[in-house]
Amino acid sequence: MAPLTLQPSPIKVGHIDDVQELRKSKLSKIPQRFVRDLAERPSLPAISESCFASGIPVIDLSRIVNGNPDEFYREILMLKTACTDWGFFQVISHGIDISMLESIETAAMDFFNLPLEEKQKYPMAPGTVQGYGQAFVFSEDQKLDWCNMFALGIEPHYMRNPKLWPTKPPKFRETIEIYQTEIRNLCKKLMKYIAISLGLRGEVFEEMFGAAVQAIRMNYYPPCPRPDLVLGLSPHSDGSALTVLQQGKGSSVGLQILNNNKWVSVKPIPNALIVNIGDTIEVLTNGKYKSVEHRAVTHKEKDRLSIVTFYAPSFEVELGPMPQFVDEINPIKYRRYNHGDYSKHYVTNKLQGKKTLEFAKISTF
Ligand SMILES: COC(=O)C(/C=C/C1=C(C)CCCC1(C)C)=C/O[C@H]1C=C(C)C(=O)O1
Ligand SMILES: O=C(O)CCC(=O)C(=O)O
Ligand SMILES: [Fe+2]
Repeated sequence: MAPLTLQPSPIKVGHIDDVQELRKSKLSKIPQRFVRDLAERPSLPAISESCFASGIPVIDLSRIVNGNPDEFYREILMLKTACTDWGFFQVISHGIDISMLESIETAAMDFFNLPLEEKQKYPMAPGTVQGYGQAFVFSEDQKLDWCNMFALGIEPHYMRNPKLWPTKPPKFRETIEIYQTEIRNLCKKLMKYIAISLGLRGEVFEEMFGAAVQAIRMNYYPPCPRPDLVLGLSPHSDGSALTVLQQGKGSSVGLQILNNNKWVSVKPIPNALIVNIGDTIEVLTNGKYKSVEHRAVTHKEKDRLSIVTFYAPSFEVELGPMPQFVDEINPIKYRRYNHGDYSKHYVTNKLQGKKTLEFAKISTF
């Protein structure tokens, strides 16, 4: 099947300020394009410590991989609860060396700290999602996120655009390669245990996904003088099957998830990885495990880095709810579609909560 090609389009996105440069300029007023409408603004109490989602489950992967049968089943049950009630969990003892987490963090920060002219050698063209810039901006009046992004397609190799792989910092490419191999193995393990938690064969997703798609996105959120007016990243669900997020050490609080209609902050656990269910799993399980809307908020004094890996089926895979999850009590909620078509739809629309998944929803009217 032909690769997902995104032609640079003639869409007009207007001037997009680089937020690190804005920060350096010590501006007294936030440019209007970053100021959210009232309904979208994060209320300051939502950023306070009292609103931490202390309830986000923590999964100890070593108990599943190396534990005795008791530990295995208890942890799988926790995983099931995490996926059913939260769509998010933190993984500890994930098997990835702390030195690896530190290397990718250093590489990412060394990149974001390069002069703007250097970073702009790898521009994210309007309407595309790879390179340095702001993704998901499609019009001149669209509000902007208080975030600089750098994203690359990793697997399969045909998604790679060599012109967008930075030559500086010196070990950047190599570090991404090694890190992404480790995260891919982790994703495979997690998909296996998620399948088991659903009562399915462990290999079912791996067999279904083919040569799985993998992409990395680094998000850098500088401090913002008015965190009450802006968003670091607009609310969205991930179009992947699974997403693995690493937060920079000492990063401020920033990730918030929508739980029972309230935005709750995810409290970082040092060296843990945050995992969330994406739209693909929601469709395959007919909504039993849901992709959860999330966003990022900013901090007045502290910056924040997140390194995000998206893991998804190959673009030629046809998806739809698995028969095991459809019956009289759980009627079918999504139509069958091609994941490549969903990807095109996803990357050509702005981030807007769970709206993107309407692509696959079967209307009940
Ligand atoms: C917020 O979600 C994303 O930014 C995102 C983007 C992924 C991609 C790249 C950064 C470059 C290569 C293309 C690709 C779309 C994979 C999420 O990834 C999800 C969304 C879909 C759809 C998917 O397959 O992965
Ligand atoms: O930075 C974060 O915590 C959120 C990042 C995210 O949701 C994404 O990149 O899809
Ligand atoms: Fe996300």
